[in-house]
Amino acid sequence: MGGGSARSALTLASRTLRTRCVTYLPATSASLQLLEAKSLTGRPENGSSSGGDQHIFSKDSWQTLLTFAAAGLMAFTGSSFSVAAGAPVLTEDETAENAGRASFKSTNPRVIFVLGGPGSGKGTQCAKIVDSYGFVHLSAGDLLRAEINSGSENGTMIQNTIKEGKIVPSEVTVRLLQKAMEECNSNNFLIDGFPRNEENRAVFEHVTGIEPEFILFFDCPEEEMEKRILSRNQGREDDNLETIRKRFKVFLDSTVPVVNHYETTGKVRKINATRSVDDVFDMVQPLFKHFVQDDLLWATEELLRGIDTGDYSTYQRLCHPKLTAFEPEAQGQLVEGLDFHKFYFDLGKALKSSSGTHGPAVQSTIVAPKVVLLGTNAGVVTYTRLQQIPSSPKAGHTSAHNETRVWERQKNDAGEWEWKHIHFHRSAAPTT
Ligand SMILES: Nc1ncnc2c1ncn2[C@@H]1O[C@H](COP(=O)(O)OP(=O)(O)OP(=O)(O)O)[C@@H](O)[C@H]1O
Ligand SMILES: Nc1ccn([C@@H]2O[C@H](COP(=O)(O)O)[C@@H](O)[C@H]2O)c(=O)n1
Repeated sequence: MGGGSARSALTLASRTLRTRCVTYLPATSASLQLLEAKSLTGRPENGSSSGGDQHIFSKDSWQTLLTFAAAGLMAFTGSSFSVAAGAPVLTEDETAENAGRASFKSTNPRVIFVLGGPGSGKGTQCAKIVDSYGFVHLSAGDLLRAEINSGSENGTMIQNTIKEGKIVPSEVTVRLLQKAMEECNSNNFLIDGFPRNEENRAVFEHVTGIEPEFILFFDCPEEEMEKRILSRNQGREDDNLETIRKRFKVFLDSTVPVVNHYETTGKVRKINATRSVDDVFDMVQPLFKHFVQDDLLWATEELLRGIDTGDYSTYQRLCHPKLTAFEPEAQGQLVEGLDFHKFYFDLGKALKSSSGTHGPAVQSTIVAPKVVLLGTNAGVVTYTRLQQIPSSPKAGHTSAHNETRVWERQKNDAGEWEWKHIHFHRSAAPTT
């Protein structure tokens, strides 16, 4: 399992990450499934692959890749990732906050507002971001249309407002968004078509207390947007020339001022949306890759915390049942499955109860972590792990190991994407 088994706190050092993207390596079996996945909104274009220059590897190739990675033989081309050593150690509060994020659920969700004129391609790009980066897409327009169809008492008012191309009262829209967020087992949200005006923005902020990470703004000329909407063909009541023109006016009068507000806070990420769907997505992707890198690092931290505290249920939740490992405890052999590692959790528990001691905790420090993405569904985290072991017979001893941990994003039984630890390599670090 890679390390000590007594109680511990995890201290994190050296984790200042510069998050420009790293390596573009091929898709795994999970991403093949993703490419086939249908969109949440059911729009036909959403099922397509992100295209581009990715190659698809078979499962066998993936195993080979892992073996090479584990043996340190794999060169990650195009890497521009760098890590600064010696960053400050996190406080206990920060560590606790990280624990929340590592499990992808916290009271502080990651929200990105997606804005742009009607027909600029917001929904199309959101579907691609969902496919590749595991965000939940909440379209304010879709939620309002669903509310009409649910027969709600507000239905007629919402329907008339949409037909007129006007903006629905904010408390209605914010309530729908808040409910959808609460019902979702996710910490990452793309909120599309919102905030449409200053009132939307103020009510959302007041009700939820959430500040967006950034505003993804699709910039597109009116004639292009008009052409796209008129050929959208989804049976929307507002996709007619008269309403489209009204919506353009509302966009200029009410939504552009919101974008301007966020400009002053440095949060707008403006994308030229006139190019093809795949070209636009190529411009969008760099804005999301660092989230994946952060999540992998959080997941690794949570795993180590689980090991240090003897918390097997956390370890089991984060690891694939067929986890493979090279580690000193396995005497140079590749071990597969969790039983080998569970032995050490059980041993730690038994030793603790027989000695009856409750001494200070084992403490792990991650030094110089690097996160390399292999496509969007797999990643490798490497670092040196220092473990301070308080108990005898090695009281006060610090061990140093180099660890390489491979993660794959997979769908769980509930159909949700989650990261699973699938392989690690751990060896003693040369001491200085
Ligand atoms: N880059 C693009 N090039 C050409 N067509 C596109 C592009 N992006 C989206 N489209 C098409 O334009 C239409 C409008 O796109 P989409 O529904 O994503 O826009 P939107 O910004 O979400 O619109 P709305 O605000 O009205 O809901 C769709 O039919 C979509 O297939
Ligand atoms: N925050 C919002 C978002 C949408 N509306 C109304 O829905 C219409 C369609 O929205 P799309 O994002 O799907 O284009 C829009 O024209 C508004 O009437 C809203 O009121 N508030």
